[in-house]
Amino acid sequence: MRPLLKGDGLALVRGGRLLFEGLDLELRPGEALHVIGPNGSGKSSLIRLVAGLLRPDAGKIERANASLADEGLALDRELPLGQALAFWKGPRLGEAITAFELGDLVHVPVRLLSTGQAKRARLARAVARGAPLWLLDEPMNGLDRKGVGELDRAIIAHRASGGAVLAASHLPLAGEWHSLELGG
Ligand SMILES: Nc1ncnc2c1ncn2[C@@H]1O[C@H](COP(=O)(O)OP(=O)(O)OP(=O)(O)O)[C@@H](O)[C@H]1O
Repeated sequence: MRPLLKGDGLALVRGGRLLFEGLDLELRPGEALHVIGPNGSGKSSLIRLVAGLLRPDAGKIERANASLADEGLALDRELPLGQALAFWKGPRLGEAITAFELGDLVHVPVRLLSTGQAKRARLARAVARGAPLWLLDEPMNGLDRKGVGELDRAIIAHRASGGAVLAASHLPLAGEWHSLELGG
């Protein structure tokens, strides 16, 4: 089976600091990798590198289509949530709205969403895309217990259907994860 993510000999320098080097990554369908490490160790940078938003200083990456959920909202703040999400034309939008219980909020302008509601909207935007590889940067930040449950279930279902997940998080994630520690 072809991996959904393969990185070989990756190195990244940021702000004049070598964050990592000689890093090999591989995720096959159903697999998930939890990136841990202290503040500033490069977890978000690694996610952005895999997303294609940063270029490695050494090594190479091959990956399947990916969707990124990070601190960027990427939703028009003036539009009602439903329309703002629909802008992305995600094939699994209805499913994502249900998974993150956003149905009652589709008429609410994005700028009025609470922190946790906006976080669920970011996750729904990423899930709606239907990409096989999810890149999640601190996906639990701002979520209440119910939101964490929704996220856990979404990840488990995604993996069960052959998807893969790369997540950076200070908090534990449900299910079996490979672990990568940066800055150790
Ligand atoms: N745009 C940038 N330009 C230069 N350096 C940056 C930039 N963004 C981040 N850095 C640096 O890269 C390093 C890694 O940052 P990164 O955000 O990847 O860490 P992190 O492990 O995700 O941290 P945290 O746990 O605080 O979220 C830090 O030293 C940071 O100052």
